Amino acid sequence: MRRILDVSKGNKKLTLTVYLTLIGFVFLTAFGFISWYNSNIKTSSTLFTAVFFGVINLYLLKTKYRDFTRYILSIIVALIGLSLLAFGGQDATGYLWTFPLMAMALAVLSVREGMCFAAAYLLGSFSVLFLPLGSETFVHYEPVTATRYFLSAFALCCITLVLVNIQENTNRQLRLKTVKDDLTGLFNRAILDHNTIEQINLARNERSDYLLLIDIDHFKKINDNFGHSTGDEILVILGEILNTSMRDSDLAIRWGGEEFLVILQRCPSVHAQKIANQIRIEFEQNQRILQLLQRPATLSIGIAATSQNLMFDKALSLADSRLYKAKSQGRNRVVFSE
Ligand SMILES: Nc1nc2c(ncn2[C@@H]2O[C@H](COP(=O)(O)OP(=O)(O)OP(=O)(O)O)[C@@H](O)[C@H]2O)c(=O)[nH]1
Repeated sequence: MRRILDVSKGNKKLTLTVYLTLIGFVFLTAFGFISWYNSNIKTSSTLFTAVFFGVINLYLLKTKYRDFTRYILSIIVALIGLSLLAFGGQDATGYLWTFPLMAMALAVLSVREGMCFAAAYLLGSFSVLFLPLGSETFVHYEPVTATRYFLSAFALCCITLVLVNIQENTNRQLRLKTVKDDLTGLFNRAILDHNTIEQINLARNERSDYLLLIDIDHFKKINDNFGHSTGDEILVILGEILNTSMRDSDLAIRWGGEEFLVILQRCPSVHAQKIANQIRIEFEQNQRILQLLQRPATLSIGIAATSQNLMFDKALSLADSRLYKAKSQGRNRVVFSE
């Protein structure tokens, strides 16, 4: 389930990568020319090299390696930062630019990746600041200045990582809100976005995912006879039953109205039928429903599986026709064949 919710995360980071790379190009090219004009060849060649790799990075965005581009971007940024720190940049003020560069790299990474990046960058900057590198080529920092720089860089990493963590949690909460059904607490149709269906379709060569399309029988009558709020309560109870019947890898979705879709991953056919019947019987024998209606409520269920020959959409319409068959055969039953 966690995997499904994380699907969109990479794409957002990708868009951010494009914008940051473009903005970075403009700045780096301008500073590269300024440094060149001032005969600061070390800085200008560092900046032009960074632009060169940035262009390659943008090209990679269009290829299957696009997920790696934010790593490449952060490595480029770290190298520019360390180079500015070591060579001093323009008038030995290059270290000032390392702060926005670090924040930029941390913003395109996840918290865990950012922690690795921060550790590597701080280690690199510690070497540049405190180890005796040839003073001819490299800037010499007084111990007090070096310590101040190091501590402020450390503080910046911590603050940015906290902000990235807050942003990740907020995004996750927002995404959860858009894919959850308010009444039952199950997922709604939005959880089955293009990516998820593609994952199911790709996996169908190795495994079968069973689709259980579940519909409450004569639900309109329940609403008409006992009121809408009783109808709502029945939907909540069914949601609870589905939730308790699921394993972590399964997915229970309120498909709409009084119709539910359950996706059982890597499930043998006999087991899928057994689970469907368990759900049906549990619902029929539910004590809270018996108290509310003074009689049992029942379910009709149609089952179909994805397979090498059957994509998700086709399997779903097969489950739907089997559900229709269950209804026409008298309801309160599970149908899994023609
Ligand atoms: N209480 C409640 N009712 C809903 C909700 N969503 C849809 N319904 C009702 O569900 C009923 C579905 O009725 P039908 O599609 O005719 O199906 P049915 O009465 O269950 O009949 P069969 O499916 O043929 O057994 C409609 O009366 C809808 O108003 C909801 O969120 N809460």
